[in-house]
Amino acid sequence: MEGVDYLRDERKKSEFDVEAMKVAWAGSREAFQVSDRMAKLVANDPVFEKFSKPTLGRKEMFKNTLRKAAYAWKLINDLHLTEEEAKWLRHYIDEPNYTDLQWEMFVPALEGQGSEEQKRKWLPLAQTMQIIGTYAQTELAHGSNVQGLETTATFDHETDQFVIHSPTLTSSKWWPGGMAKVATHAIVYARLIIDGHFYGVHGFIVQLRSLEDHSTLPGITVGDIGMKFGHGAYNTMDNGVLRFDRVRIPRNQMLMRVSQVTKEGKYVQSDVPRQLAYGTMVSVRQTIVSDASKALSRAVCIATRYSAIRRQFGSHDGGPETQVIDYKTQQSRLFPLLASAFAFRFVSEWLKSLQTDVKQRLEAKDFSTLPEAHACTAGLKSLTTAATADGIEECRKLCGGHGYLISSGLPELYAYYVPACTYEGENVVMMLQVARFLVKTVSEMSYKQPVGTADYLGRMAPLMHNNCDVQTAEDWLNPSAIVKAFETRAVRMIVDCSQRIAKFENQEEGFAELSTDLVEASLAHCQLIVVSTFIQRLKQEIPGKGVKQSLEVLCYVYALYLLHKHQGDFLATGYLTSKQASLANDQLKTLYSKVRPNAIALVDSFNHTDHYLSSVLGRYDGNVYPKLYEAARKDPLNDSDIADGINQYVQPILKQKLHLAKL
Ligand SMILES: CCC/C=C/C(=O)SCCNC(=O)CCNC(=O)[C@H](O)C(C)(C)COP(=O)([O-])OP(=O)([O-])OC[C@H]1O[C@@H](n2cnc3c(N)ncnc32)[C@H](O)[C@@H]1OP(=O)([O-])[O-]
Ligand SMILES: Cc1cc2nc3c(=O)[nH]c(=O)nc-3n(C[C@H](O)[C@H](O)[C@H](O)COP(=O)(O)OP(=O)(O)OC[C@H]3O[C@@H](n4cnc5c(N)ncnc54)[C@H](O)[C@@H]3O)c2cc1C
Repeated sequence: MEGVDYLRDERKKSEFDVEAMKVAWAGSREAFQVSDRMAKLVANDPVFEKFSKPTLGRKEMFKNTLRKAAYAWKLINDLHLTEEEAKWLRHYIDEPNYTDLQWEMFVPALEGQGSEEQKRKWLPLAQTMQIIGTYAQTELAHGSNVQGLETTATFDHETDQFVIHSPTLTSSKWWPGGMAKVATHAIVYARLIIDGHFYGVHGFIVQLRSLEDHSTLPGITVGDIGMKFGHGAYNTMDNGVLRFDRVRIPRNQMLMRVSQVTKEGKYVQSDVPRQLAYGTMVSVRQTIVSDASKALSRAVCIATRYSAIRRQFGSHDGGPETQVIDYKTQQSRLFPLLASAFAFRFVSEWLKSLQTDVKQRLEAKDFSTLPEAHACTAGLKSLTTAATADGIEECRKLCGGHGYLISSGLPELYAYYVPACTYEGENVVMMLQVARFLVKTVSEMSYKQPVGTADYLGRMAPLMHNNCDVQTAEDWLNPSAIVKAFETRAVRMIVDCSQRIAKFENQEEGFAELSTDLVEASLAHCQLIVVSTFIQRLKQEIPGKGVKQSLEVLCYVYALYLLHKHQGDFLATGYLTSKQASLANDQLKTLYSKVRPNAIALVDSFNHTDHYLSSVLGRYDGNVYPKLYEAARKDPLNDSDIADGINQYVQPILKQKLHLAKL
């Protein structure tokens, strides 16, 4: 039997309706149809071929990406694609480039932070790509600490302009995507200075390049920051360095929704919180959670298909060897990742609806849910990206030696994905923001009832004193037992930190001293959100034979895997006995055997095309070995029998040996 037959047999074992699961994964039939249509459009168009990328040099790779982006823009216009379709099209092209910054950051920054007048002027230009923008916040010396940025924007009364300047080397903008070679404009974050007074960091629209010939404008020095991790991966993006030498812009190019500077040089703070200036980061963090489920599902799809094809050991009487997916150790590493991909998918849908709600409230000047939205996006961004980056690497290991080949698709995916742990808020820094929110919520509880994702803190008294009543492994198959365990663990960790901080005379000092424990408590809170959201999702109608049942199994796998992994927390907070923890682990192993027959069908439900996976190991048809052989033959080193350099550097050594042998 060949890999093709193995996967065919595996698909027959499925206990649920795969087409219905595809819809459940996508969120709705309409969402499925849009993403499916765009995936096929990209996969079937030779312009979007990406298998040659790893063999290209940087300049060629960059040019190739520009070509694809231009062609995609043409398709978007010629086919009159909707905004949603265009988003999926860009996603499936699967190469970071300047348009990510244009659509994910530049346009949202104008929308969220521009005044009505500014939006009327700049948005049509950006939306039709008459200008191309980037988001220039991070500097050589400051990324996480936004208030520490050094670039200055000094108001000049006489000319009614701001003077944008890089006073030090460390104030050089460093990292913004698309900035080195493509962007004509940037939203530049700089310290506002009026008459020698500092008014905090604000965004300014600054033109970098001529719209006539694309040359850099006077006073601007811009370039690329150099190659990044991996060969292909993020190197299609021109992340840039930018310096300003007293560049002048009109006053009305400061983004003026949150605060304004008048012609007289008066600083006016609107009736909206200053944190709205951070709004672009919040909206991108939500997108990053959604991207985590996509990246993880991709790695899991490759590792699961290959694990069903790969056989090692266990052959008796000349019969077939064991499929590696049947090893319990393989299942215990792979299936939690499969469950996590679904968990992240559902929590990202929930987060999107939370964001929509916050946006509507902001329009009505209701800012009450802003702190919670910030904590959720920051925390979930951190949790999902960390788990996804680790998960991709685990999938590489699950594929043994072949996982290390570029043709497996996994090294490229990892190198491309891993900066998500750093950009848009370094993960630990983000968890500390969650901690601030939680500690503040606890400190305000005497006069303010916690709501939303923190509402369980309001049930502190029972949660602090109850004990788990699980007696058998079956008792763990109960959503309320699971939620109670996660709530209790989180509440006890948060309260413990809060009480210890309260003992410090200086609360900030206490917070810093306990920051390691606070990060762990924040993670416990975020895991509770993911687990609860998964459970809530299962309370909704999910059509299709066996679909809901399969998702229930995955939900328990996700929750009990976390419980097992973090059993130290659950035991230390005194809610579980070691016997109950071990019953959870017994149940987890039983659940793995329920996932096993459905594993291939579950990864088929992601509906990933072979183009998107770009993996010989993860091919839908399972024809792995012949295609691996074919891919190897195509390596440029195999173009000739005698490679360049052999005659020059190897032959002389061989000949010298001959000479010595004669002696
Ligand atoms: C996709 C690839 C492209 C990548 C692009 C990039 O990477 S672009 C670059 C991406 N770069 C990054 O992601 C940089 C990451 N760094 C940051 O976002 C900020 O520097 C910070 C949040 C760490 C600290 O900020 P700070 O020193 O100004 O603040 P503080 O800690 O003193 O807190 C003050 C209060 O503000 C609150 N609050 C804070 N943020 C928000 C918010 N978004 N919303 C609402 N509220 C928020 C906070 O909770 C606190 O509330 P409290 O307690 O007073 O009620
Ligand atoms: C691929 C990529 C693309 C990017 N694109 C853009 C872009 O388009 N525009 C843009 O403006 N920026 C961009 N960035 C920059 C990115 O946003 C920053 O790198 C990120 O916010 C992290 O900041 P930092 O580099 O200053 O890390 P640092 O804050 O210097 O982190 C270093 C270490 O210090 C720790 N640390 C920092 N502060 C604290 C604290 N208070 N408590 C405890 N530990 C702390 C961190 O946990 C980390 O371990 C990009 C970065 C990458 C990698």
